[in-house]
Amino acid sequence: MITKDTGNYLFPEGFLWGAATAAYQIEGSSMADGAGASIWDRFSHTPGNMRDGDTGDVACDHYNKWREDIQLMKRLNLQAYRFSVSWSRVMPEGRGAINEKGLAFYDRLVDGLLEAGIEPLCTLYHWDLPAALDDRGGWLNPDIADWFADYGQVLFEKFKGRVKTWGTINEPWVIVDGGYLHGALAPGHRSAFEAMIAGHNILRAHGAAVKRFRQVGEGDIGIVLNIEPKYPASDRPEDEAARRRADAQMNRWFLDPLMGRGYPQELEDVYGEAYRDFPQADFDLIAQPTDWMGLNWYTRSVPENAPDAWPVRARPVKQVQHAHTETGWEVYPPALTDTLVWLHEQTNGLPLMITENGSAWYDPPHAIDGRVHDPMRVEYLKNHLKAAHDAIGKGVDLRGYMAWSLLDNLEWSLGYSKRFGITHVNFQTQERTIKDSGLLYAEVIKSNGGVL
Ligand SMILES: OC[C@H]1NNC[C@@H](O)[C@@H]1O
Ligand SMILES: [Ca+2]
Repeated sequence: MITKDTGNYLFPEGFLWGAATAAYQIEGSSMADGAGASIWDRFSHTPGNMRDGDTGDVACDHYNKWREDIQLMKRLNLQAYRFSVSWSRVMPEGRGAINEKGLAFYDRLVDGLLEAGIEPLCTLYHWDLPAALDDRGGWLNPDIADWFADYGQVLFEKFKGRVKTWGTINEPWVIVDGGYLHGALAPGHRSAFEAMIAGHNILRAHGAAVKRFRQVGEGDIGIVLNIEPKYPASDRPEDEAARRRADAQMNRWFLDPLMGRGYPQELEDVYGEAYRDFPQADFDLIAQPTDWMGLNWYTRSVPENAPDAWPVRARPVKQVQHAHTETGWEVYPPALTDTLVWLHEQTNGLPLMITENGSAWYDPPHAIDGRVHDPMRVEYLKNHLKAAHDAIGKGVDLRGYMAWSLLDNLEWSLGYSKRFGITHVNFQTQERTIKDSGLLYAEVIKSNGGVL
């Protein structure tokens, strides 16, 4: 592998290098040891929802292989590991009783990480809502703000002094756009009216958890947003208007209220009669000051005006001049630099962390001679780390980078067909093999970017 240290892309001293996963995508054993079902247990077991009928019943069997996976993290020189907790493992009904065995899994994991010198970054919620709460309306029920804060308190107290960096909710936009607007993700609803309500309650729950954290927690807390920058397909006014709608519906819907600016005005243009406003007290709760913000970044899009494309009336124009990943995402690293600079400004210089970045490419189902050559992922990783470095050079306070993902895993309704891992998983044998991209990443970390 590369050993030359150019020194051209050295990252700041103390920059935090890690990798990310999420509970339902890697753990398996989702009903073990008293755990309750989540909406993803139900959604994945409902015929027609999942590519190839895949479910998270086994996934990467991380629930049993977590020690081996920590050893894998050490071979990758990881300094940090971003994971999420399954709410229904810890609280089977989502509220009230605590399942000590479920909590004990995360307790062992956190201690194992600390013993390995790897900093645990904990996300409270990465899409796997307890089914029992969904039965009570889930994100449509305003009470969920308190349910979520109570759940957060269990973890804040349990891991006080061991977990110092907390993320409340992963990607509110995907939860709502996928789960309540278009229905491609759990709980599979399709309603703009519900989308507005669920989105608002997600933000309220975030605020309630931050408030509770200030009372009982210790360390830093923030939210994790997916941002996909929008570039107009042409300089025609209707395409610029489409860009503004797409930017408001995907990027500013959640960012603006979190920054105390309320919902972007274009949201009413997007949702029409489904748009509604809410009491100021909600917006005060939502805009609780946070200590950092996570950015999940994969690609950009180039929308044009499309009156028939419900509800945003914008359609991305495929940028055929650039490579596209297996998930159909354009590879365009400069847009990451743009997003980081934009987010730095939008948050008035809040410390940022890239909490997810990566790419799905075709990989073989098994390693060959103990190797998995993934040149496209190597290229994507190198170029996006350089783009992140460029943003730091422009004054962005970027604290770290978490590669998505540590392992090939369940890409939600796309099943195991999309491999994002820097480590290959043979799902027949559960054998892990560090891919070339992982080997490169280990060198990047060792040289703090020097090999780029
Ligand atoms: O699509 C790749 C990733 N995007 N952010 C959320 C993760 O759960 C996904 O696997
Ligand atoms: Ca579960």
